[in-house]
Amino acid sequence: MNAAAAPAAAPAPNARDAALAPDELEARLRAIGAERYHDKHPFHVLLHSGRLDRGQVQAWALNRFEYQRCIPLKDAALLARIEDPQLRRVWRQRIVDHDGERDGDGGIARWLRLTDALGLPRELVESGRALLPATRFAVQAYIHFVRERSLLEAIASSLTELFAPKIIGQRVAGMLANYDFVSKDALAYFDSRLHQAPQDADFALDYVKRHALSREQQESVLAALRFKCDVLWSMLDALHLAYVEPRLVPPGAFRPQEFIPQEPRP
Ligand SMILES: O=C(O)c1cc(C(=O)O)c2c(n1)C(=O)C(=O)c1cc(C(=O)O)[nH]c1-2
Repeated sequence: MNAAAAPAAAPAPNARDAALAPDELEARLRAIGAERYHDKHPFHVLLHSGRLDRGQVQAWALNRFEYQRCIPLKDAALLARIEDPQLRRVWRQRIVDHDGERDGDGGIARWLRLTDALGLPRELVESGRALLPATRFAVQAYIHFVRERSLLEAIASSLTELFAPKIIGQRVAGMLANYDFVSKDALAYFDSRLHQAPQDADFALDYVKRHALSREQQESVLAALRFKCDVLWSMLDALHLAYVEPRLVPPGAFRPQEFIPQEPRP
């Protein structure tokens, strides 16, 4: 094709462009979620529609525990950089939500109820020894991002939670309807997230809209959300490659039948 006839590509946004109005910034953030959030990933589609077997659901819960385990670490890193006591007071609640106020309480303990219900030994889950390497790398990348980038970018990177309630609703309904090895009690983690995620996301969105005022800051916020979508997406890519197709399980990673006694066949 004659290069001269090719349509001109849309110009890349430039940090020197005019600043966006706060609502336009929100619309662009939401457009990133609509395009890139992990609800669209084929692994989630299979998970929610009942097309995975118990071993594949175990692999998902085991790997996702690493994300759960590290969320308070990234929030502690974020908290350590906040100078404003009022903002710290709000943000520290996220750590309490995950760690609980006592043993057996909080999001991490509730996630372990799911892995227990799926028949995964606690030691296997908590030690992290059977994780996919890509899970570990993705989660570490999130922690490093929050540590190293500006506070504004760190807060913006949590904005995937804007899109979480929808996927949680789909997941709970889909898993309960389709898997006889999953009970409502095993999915209790998600009941709490259904009200925590919107509160957290609304707060972070308001913060970002009030503090990202220059176009440069706004572009950094949009890039932070794209980065975070990539973190979540790449974790599912790794699960898909290892446990759906072509079933390329890395050395040392979880192999369902090796750890879990299979249900006797009728
Ligand atoms: O189930 C999900 O799909 C999902 C997604 C996300 C997210 O979008 O980052 C979070 C969670 N769950 C979640 O449970 C959670 O505690 C959480 C914290 C954060 C964060 O970035 O601070 N995201 C998420």
